[in-house]
This record gives sequence, C-alpha cells and structure tokens, in this order.
Amino acid sequence: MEKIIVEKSPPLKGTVRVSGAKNSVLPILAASLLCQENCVLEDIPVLKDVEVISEVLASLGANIKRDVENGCIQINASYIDNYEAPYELVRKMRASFLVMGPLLARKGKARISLPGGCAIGTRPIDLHLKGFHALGAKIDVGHGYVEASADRLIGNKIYLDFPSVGATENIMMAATMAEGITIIENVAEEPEIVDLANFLNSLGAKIKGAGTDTIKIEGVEALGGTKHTVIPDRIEAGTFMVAAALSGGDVTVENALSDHLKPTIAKLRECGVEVIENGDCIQVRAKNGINATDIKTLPYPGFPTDMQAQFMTLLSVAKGTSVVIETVFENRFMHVAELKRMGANIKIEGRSAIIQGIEKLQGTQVRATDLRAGAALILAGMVAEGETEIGDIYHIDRGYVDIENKLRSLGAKIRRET
Ligand SMILES: CC(=O)N[C@H]1[C@@H](OP(=O)(O)OP(=O)(O)OC[C@H]2O[C@@H](n3ccc(=O)[nH]c3=O)[C@H](O)[C@@H]2O)O[C@H](CO)[C@@H](O)[C@@H]1O
Ligand SMILES: C=C(OP(=O)(O)O)C(=O)O
Repeated sequence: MEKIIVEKSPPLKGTVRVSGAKNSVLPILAASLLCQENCVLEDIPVLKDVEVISEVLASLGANIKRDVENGCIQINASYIDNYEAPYELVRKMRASFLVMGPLLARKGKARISLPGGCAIGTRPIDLHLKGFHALGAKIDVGHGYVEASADRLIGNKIYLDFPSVGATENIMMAATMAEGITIIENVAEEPEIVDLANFLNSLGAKIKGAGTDTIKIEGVEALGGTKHTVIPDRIEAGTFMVAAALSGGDVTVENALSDHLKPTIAKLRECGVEVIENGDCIQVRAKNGINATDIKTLPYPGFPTDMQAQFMTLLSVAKGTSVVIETVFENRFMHVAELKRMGANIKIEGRSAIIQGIEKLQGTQVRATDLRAGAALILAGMVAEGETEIGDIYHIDRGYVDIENKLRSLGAKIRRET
C-alpha cells in the first residue's frame, strides 16, 4: 500500500503552479458527450478522477485521446452506442453520475448506477432527478440503478431546494438540447458552473446567467465541437496558500485566480497572514504565527467546504480558539479524529468544531479519510514534531496533481513510499 511520509519541514519558499480544476474538468468531460464534433480540452490535470471519467466516456462509445505531456484530451463523441454507466465505474467516482444529463439529451435514455454516499455524507441525487423529471423524463429507481428516458426533453422552470453543484451541472447539460426554454432557479454559482456554461456555449448552446442564482437555457438542436482550457483549481491553490501560511513561509502560487479565492484569502488575512494578489499569481507570507478565526462553510461565494479540512489544520496551531461550522455536508469532520491523534485539541458539537490552538502537533500514523482530509494531514505533517505517515492516499491522488513533488519543490520534507 502506498503511503506519504512527511517530516517537520522548514518554512516553504518559492513558486508553485496550480493545475486545471478537477471540479471543472469532470463535468466538462461529461458534457463532451453532447458534442457531434471533436472537442479539445487543455490544462487537463493528471488525476485519477480524470482517468475514471475517461473510462466512463469510452465505455459509452466516445473516442478519447489523451496527451498527458501537454495536458490535452481530445474527445470525439459523434458515435455513442451505449447509455449505461455501471456500478464498477460509478463506485470509483461519484461524479460519473454527471453523464446522466448529457446521455438523456443525446440518447433520450440513460441507466446509471446510484452513486451512493461517501466519507463526507450521504450525498443524495434527488435534485438531479427532480430536474430531469421536470424536463419530461420518466425516472425509475431500482436495484441500485437510476433509469431515465424521454422521447424529447421539454424546457421547464425548475427550482433547486439547495444550490447543488452537481444538480445544476447535470440539469444544465440535459437542458441544452431540450425543446424551448429552461429556467433553473437557486442554482449553484461556483466558478466551475461558469466554466461548464462557457464550454457548452462555445459548442453552440444558449446558456445565460451562469454564476448568478438563475440560469436560463434556450434549447438548440445539436452541439458542435470546440477547444477549451479549463480554469485553475481554486482548491489546489488554496491548499498551497494554507501550506505557505502554516509553515511561516513565503510562496507564490501561480495560475491562481484571486476572484475565485475570495473567502480563502479573506480568512488567511483574518489569521494574520499577508496575501498579495498580483494578476494570476498570489503570494502568501506569514511571519508572526497564525491567529484564530471562525469559519462557516457555504455554497459559493461562501467559504468552500473543500477548504475546511486544510483550515482545520491551520487553526489547530493558531493562537486562540476557533469555531468551524460545516453546513454543506453533514459528515465532513472525519479528519478531526486523525488530527486529534496528532495532538490537536478539537471538540465536535453537531456541525461545529471548536478548535483550541496548540503549540505543536506530533507526527504519527494517520489515514486519509477523503481527498481534502488527506491534504489536511499532509499539511499537519509539515509542522508536526517527527514523522507523519499517511495511509489510504488514493483519496489524495483523486484530486491533487503530484502533490509531493510540488510541495518538495517548495522545501517540504515529503516523500511517497510503496
Ligand atoms: C466533482 C465536484 O464538483 N465535486 C464538488 C461538488 O460536489 P457535489 O456536486 O456532489 O455537491 P453538491 O453541491 O451537489 O452537494 C451539496 C449538498 O447538497 C446535497 N444534495 C446534493 C444533490 C442532491 O440531489 N441532493 C442533495 O441533498 C448534498 O448531499 C450536499 O449536502 O460540490 C461540492 C460542494 O461545493 C464540493 O464539495 C465537491 O468537491
Ligand atoms: C468532495 C470532493 O470531490 P467529489 O465531489 O469528487 O467527491 C472534493 O473535491 O473535495
């Protein structure tokens, strides 16, 4: 079993480049099923999740050519001969469910394994299904699968009870070729939604309002091809920014859009960290330790749940007491038990974590319970006394490109062992 070993590291120094966003590339690759012509995607991160979604697309009949060295993928989905995504693929990655909307639009039929929950929550898909139903699809759920079919999807007005990222994306993709106008209200406003809408519009879709709480889609007959560069990964950028702050270092994060990182920047500044925004670079400097602060995760533009675990590590060694409230996922505190094994003083009360900052963490054996929990433990290992051994690192490889080499280039003492 592979593991990552982290030793107490010096303050991080230097420049690191952020890769393309996992949470953009996954829906965009799913959306490429809608294209009748070639699509070329650039700045594709080398991640396990990208491999899995590519496998899903290939199993549906799409032709995928990947150029890892140049970070490109070319997709030709002119011939789609299957409409089923089986359990073996969907269980590897929940985002596989995002092929349902495009398949419905393209084939009038989709059969996808129910994705189930994961370490951060039960993660239902009721809002996705509510949207497809409103567009006229017949939905059957049984034996662990969702089957949806429609001779023709018809535009409608859909209100999401919660601004779900995945439901917004799935419904938006399904509606691109529906007859007439679809209006989706209370949608997610994440930058990845805007990236997906831009991609779809460049194929010929007519989508307005992405990035606001209401999206309007005028259905078109067919979509063509395009070339698109995915946006930078704001969570990877935020993770390096926290790493810089935590180590008391001076790091420039390149290919980072500060517009997408407002809550992360604001919270770092509240912690007493210097953050300098300069074009698509963000410099993070910390010399005087970390002050405690309170955090509440919320849908965008609120503080991202995907940065909660990394900040929990930072606040574990802050001066004073912090409170972190997780409102997006009902069970996203699994990393707390691991941080406590490293000596952190954290108490959980319902959806709140009360963190009493301590002087030093201690290295030990811990387990990455999910992707961001894994990142939080790497960060903790960099400031812990002795050595930290992190297991179950396949979670980390789902969403961070070459994390140990990127951190090592900044001076971190980190290595991977098999
Ligand atoms: C691949 C991808 O982009 N993943 C991101 C996406 O996940 P994902 O798209 O799964 O997250 P959602 O925004 O859908 O989920 C947010 C909340 O809504 C609930 N919900 C969602 C759908 C639904 O039909 N019913 C329902 O109740 C979920 O259980 C959760 O409590 O957004 C999350 C929230 O920013 C991020 O943490 C994930 O990194
Ligand atoms: C929760 C995450 O991803 P996913 O939705 O793919 O599980 C994440 O990126 O932190």
